[in-house]
Amino acid sequence: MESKLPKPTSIKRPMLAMDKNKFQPLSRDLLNIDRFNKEMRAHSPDLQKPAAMQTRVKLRRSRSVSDLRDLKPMKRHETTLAPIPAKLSRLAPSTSAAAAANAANSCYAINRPPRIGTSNTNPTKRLQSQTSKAPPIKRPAPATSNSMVVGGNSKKPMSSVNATSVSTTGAGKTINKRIPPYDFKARYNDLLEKHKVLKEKYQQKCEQIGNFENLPEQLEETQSNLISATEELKIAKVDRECLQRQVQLQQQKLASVENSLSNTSEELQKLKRTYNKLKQDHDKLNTEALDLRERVEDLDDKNFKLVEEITTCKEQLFRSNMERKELHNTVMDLRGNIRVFCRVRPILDFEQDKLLCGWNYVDESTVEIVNCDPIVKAKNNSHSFSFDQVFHPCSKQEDIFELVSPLIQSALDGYNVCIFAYGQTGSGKTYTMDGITTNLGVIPRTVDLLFDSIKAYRNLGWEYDIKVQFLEIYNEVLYDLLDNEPKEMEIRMMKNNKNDIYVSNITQETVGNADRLRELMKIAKTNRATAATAGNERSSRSHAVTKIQLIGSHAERHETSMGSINLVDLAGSESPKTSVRMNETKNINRSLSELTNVILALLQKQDHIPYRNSKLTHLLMPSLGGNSKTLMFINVAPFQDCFNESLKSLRFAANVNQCKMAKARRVRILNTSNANNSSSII
Ligand SMILES: Nc1ncnc2c1ncn2[C@@H]1O[C@H](COP(=O)(O)OP(=O)(O)OP(=O)(O)O)[C@@H](O)[C@H]1O
Repeated sequence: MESKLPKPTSIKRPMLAMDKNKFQPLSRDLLNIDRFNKEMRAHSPDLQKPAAMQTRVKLRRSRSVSDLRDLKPMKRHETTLAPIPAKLSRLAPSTSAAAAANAANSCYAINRPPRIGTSNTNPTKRLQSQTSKAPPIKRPAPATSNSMVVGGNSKKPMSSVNATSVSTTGAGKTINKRIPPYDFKARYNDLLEKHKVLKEKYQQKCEQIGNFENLPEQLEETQSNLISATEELKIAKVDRECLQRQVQLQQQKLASVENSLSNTSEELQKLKRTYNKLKQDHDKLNTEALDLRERVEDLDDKNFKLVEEITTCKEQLFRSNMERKELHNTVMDLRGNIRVFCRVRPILDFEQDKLLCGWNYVDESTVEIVNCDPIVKAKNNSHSFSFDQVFHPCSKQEDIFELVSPLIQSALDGYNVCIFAYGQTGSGKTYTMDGITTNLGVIPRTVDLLFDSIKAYRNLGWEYDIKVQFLEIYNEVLYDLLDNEPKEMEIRMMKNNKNDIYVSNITQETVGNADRLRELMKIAKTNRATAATAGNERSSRSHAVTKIQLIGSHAERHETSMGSINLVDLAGSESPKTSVRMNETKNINRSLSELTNVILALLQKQDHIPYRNSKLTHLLMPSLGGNSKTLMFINVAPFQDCFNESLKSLRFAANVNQCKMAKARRVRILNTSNANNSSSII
């Protein structure tokens, strides 16, 4: 009979659906299969006593052929199924000795396990549960079992006497039916049924074997998977720690961000409040801006009208200024083109013991000098003189300059002005012209007034250039007080105007402010020759001339105004009897005498005015006569020993005062657009 059982190798290996997470490693005891086999053999009587089995087979063989036939498939069955318990024991070891014994006693008591992979449960656990819980399969009663021959007299085992037939009822209840030995057919059928049952079991076991044979490989694969899973788990743990740290960092960052967010929101609130305030201010400002725009428009209209008015006013102002100049000049003419102021200097502290003349200040313009020399007892020893103004010893510098300033105004209006101080040495000429640091004289006050007036004239459209020269006449020689280098200097006549002169080779500087002019004055004063005299320790032995040219221009009117101021500190006159430097004294006295002659010639309206007889008169020619205004200070000392010199100066000044000069003419040059260089004197 050919077996149709499937070969174990051909059984399809079930695929394990492994779940790494649910996988549980097998214990070492479970894998110790050899030891389990030994234990199985120890507890299995069949495996322990093969010899007894062989004896029973021999007994059957001797009884009947049918027994032999019956036993052959069984033998084959046993040889085929014998290894199964060993493999089963290897896969499903039981810790209990009873389970092992059961497994060993019945090689047939193995249920067919379910196919691996048909369930999601762990295969190892499933195996354990199957091996421990599976009910044993009812095995057919062996020939040596306790079943007795029914109906027989002898109590021999049925296997040894008669063949038994096993039939199964519909309810699955097995009924042993005795088959007589001669009934071969029944016995054959019985054997066929047995064979059929065994064949089914064999197939089941083969399937189990097929499943179980692959278990080691699956186990190895599972172990390798386990190792890799463990490594992955380690890596995953490391990753998890890293991620946890990152999470912590992110949480810290999140906390800081939340903190900064709260701060930012506070700031935002503040900014919102500030914004609201600013918005309110902005709205207010907008409203104000609108008002202001309206006001600006109104103001623009008013401004336009005012500009027109200003233009008209400027025109009127210019005309008024011109009228003022005319009137001013008229007043100056009425006062006289040569004016004489007499100043008597006070007694200094170290001069308290000196004998004084008698001085009577009759009124503002009249002074009387009385000879108090006890030796001289003349009948008429008092002399009265009248001048434009008499300043007594208590007069202040500012009082004097107040009367000088109209002449400075005239110079700005285009007149030539000459102011000089005449008098005996030590009579106070330098004090009157220069003054001292704490009490400034005419020249520094003139400088201040000039620059203040220029500012005011700028509003009227006039711009001025101021040019200055400082020169000295010492022993009839000209010296440049701004340049110590020796050089040839001459007084020359202007080509286009014979009444005007200029000094060749002299330093002339255009100054822009009063400070610079004062600086130049200081330099000039330092360079002025000084020497000790009998009357004054630092007597000026030369004539010092400060010449200031004022060139004004009115751009709109195309008018130019050219005026000049000559400020002269004359050398002191001295009696030859008391002089120790005769040459100097002679030159000084001669030049002063020539000055007197010129003024007297002007007074007498002579045809020839001897300007050129001295460097001094030649230099002052434009300022002495013609279109000039001259102011002469007569300085006198109050002492009796100066009486004669004082009387001489006073008489000269009185004569000058009486000099009737021609009406001064103002120089006004009108520039025309056709002839830039042409000029006309009005
Ligand atoms: N009005 C015054 N008030 C006070 N001191 C004066 C006055 N006038 C002149 N002095 C003093 O008298 C002295 C002589 O004056 P100052 O040098 O001006 O004379 P001077 O005429 O210039 O002499 P010189 O011709 O020799 O140069 C100086 O010490 C001066 O300070």
